Order: sequence, then structure tokens, then C-alpha cells
Amino acid sequence: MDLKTFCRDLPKIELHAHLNGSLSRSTMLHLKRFYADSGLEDNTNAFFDEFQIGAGDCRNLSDCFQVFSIAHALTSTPEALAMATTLTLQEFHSDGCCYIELRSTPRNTQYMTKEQYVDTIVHCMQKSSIHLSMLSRLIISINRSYPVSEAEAIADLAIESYKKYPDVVVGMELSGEPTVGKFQDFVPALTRARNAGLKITLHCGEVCNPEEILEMIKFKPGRIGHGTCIHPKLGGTDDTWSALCTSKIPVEVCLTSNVNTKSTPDYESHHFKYLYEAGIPMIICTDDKGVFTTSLSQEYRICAETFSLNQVKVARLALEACQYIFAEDVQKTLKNKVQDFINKYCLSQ
Ligand SMILES: CNc1ncnc2c1ncn2[C@@H]1O[C@H](COP(=O)(O)O)[C@@H](O)[C@H]1O
Repeated sequence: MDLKTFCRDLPKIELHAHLNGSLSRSTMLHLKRFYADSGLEDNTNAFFDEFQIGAGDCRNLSDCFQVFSIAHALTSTPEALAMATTLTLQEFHSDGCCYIELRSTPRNTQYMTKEQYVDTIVHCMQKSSIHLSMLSRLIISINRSYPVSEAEAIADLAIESYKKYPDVVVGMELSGEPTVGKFQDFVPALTRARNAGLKITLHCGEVCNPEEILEMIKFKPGRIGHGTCIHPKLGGTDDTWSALCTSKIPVEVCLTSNVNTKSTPDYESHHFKYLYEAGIPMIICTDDKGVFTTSLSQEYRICAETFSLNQVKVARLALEACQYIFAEDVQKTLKNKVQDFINKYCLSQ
């Protein structure tokens, strides 16, 4: 089997995908049509064509945050949000994803409350599990550039939602513009959520900030996102790197996102190789597949090609990812699914 087909057919696990960053061009066009048909105001036309960040784009990480507002403008009603969620889940499924932890930041809009926002996504996930052979779970996001009081309100909502939908809501995460806000301010909200049973993942080391990285590792999250500037050669220090190596916290690796936002100069110098060599658990993820025009199978293929991994090694990445999902009750089922694929297609290698 050629690598492209192999990476598409391999049952994969997605653990770091922001809903509003994952809307494909096709989904955005559906949403624009829906807004037009419903007579809702759509002021995204001027920005829409600039939406996707392609290779060679000169935007950096900060610029990239502006593009999320375009997606937000098209997911402001429960119907549009439901459409965005359903289409995005279908796309991940078509790409060979068998389990996804989709994450999103609840927002009050003119048309819905934060509670309705969460309910809408959860209902789409419940419905999709009937039609798709993919399990989906929700991680509720806190945006670090919002006031701490907002984070506290989201923690309350996350705890309530976890009680209401224990089979769907699995975690809470901290994301948003990494140069804004202080991690320590969000520790009380994150701790409350964790004490209530939610798993935690943190965007960590997306920019150079060794002090914060150490604080985050000390917090012992279930996983971290990116981990770009932890190795001493990439903006980290000996202390940050040794803290990660000792804690062995699984890292959600987003290759194309890091290259496109210039957090990493190119694929070859991506920290994947340091993590891989050090035996730090990793999960290949997309981050914002709409913004960066990528897919989960493409991320696996890029990883295999860049770091010369054969198909067995690529499949092992998917198998190991099963250990780091937040829904522990389905780990075994997923492992068996990936193992069956390996037995069928990799035994001769
Ligand atoms: C590129 N790297 C990144 N670093 C940090 N936060 C990011 C991100 N990519 C996305 N987000 C976070 O996800 C939100 C969009 O999805 P939701 O509205 O929550 O579904 C963004 O507003 C940002 O807070």
C-alpha cells in the first residue's frame, strides 16, 4: 500500500482539534449559504478569501488569531454551530479518524448562551455516533486572553456539563493567544475542574516562556499541546526539557500548525524528532485543519516522510495514541481496532 493510502486508511485518534479552527472551506461555504438563506447578517466576505493560511504564508502566530473571528462570525446561532460540528465530525471520519476529542470555547452570542453552545455540540456528537463509526468527545476550552472571571464561569459550565453528559464531556483545556494572560491566574479554575473529574490539557510552550512551561509541567496536566519551545535548542532550557523528560507528559504534536505559524522554521527542525528520540509520548494532531488546510492523514504522512518512519512505525504512533485519550472506557476498543489494522496490513513489514 502506498504511504498516502496507508495514512488515510489507518484508524487514527485526534486529540487536539479546535472546532472553529477546523472548519474546512466547504463547511464555511455551507455556513455562508445558511446565513444568507436565513437572512442573518454575514460580514465575513471581505476576509473570507484570505482565510486559509497556506505554505509560504508570511503570517505569524499572532496574526493567525485574527482568522478565528471569521469562523466565530459564522457559528453564532445554534443551527449554524450544529452544522459546523456535524460537517467537521464527518470530515474527520472520512479521513479515517476513529476517535476524536474536539475542543471548543463556549461563547454567549446574540442567539445563544454558553450553555446552549455546549448543549448543541454535545447533541451533534451524540447524533453522529449513530451514523459514524467514530467516537467523539468534547473538551471545553478556556481562552487565556479572556478575563479570569470568564475562565471561572467556563469551569462552572464545564463541571455542570460533565455531570449532565458524562459520556461526552471529558476535559477542559487552556488555549488562546499564548503571549497574553498568565497561567497561574487560571490554576484555580483548572484545579476545580480537575477535582470534579475532568481531565486537563494545556497549550504549553507554544512560545518561548521557560518559567511558565515549568509551572505547567508542575501542574501535571493529563497532556500538553504543542510543546514547541521546551527543548534547549528550540527556545527552552535544560530545566524545561528535563522536567518534560522526567514527567513524560504526552504531547499533542501539530506539525503543520507549528510550521505555518512560524513557531518552527520547517518540518525537518520540528521538535517531533527530539520527543521521539527521548521516548516522550506523542499524539499526531491537526490543531486547526481548516485554517492550515491540512488533515489528520496528511499530518501522519508528513511525519512519516520527514522523519523517515516506515508504515509499522507510523501505525505504532496511532496505536500508542490510544493510551492517552481522556475517555478511558473506550481505550481498549480503540487499541483493538488499530491493532487489527496493523495485523492485517503491517505483518509482512
Ligand atoms: C494555532 N495555535 C493555537 N494556539 C492557541 N490557541 C488556539 C490555537 N488554535 C486555535 N486556538 C484557540 O481555539 C479557538 C478557535 O476554536 P474554538 O472557538 O475554541 O472552537 C481560538 O479562538 C483560540 O482560542
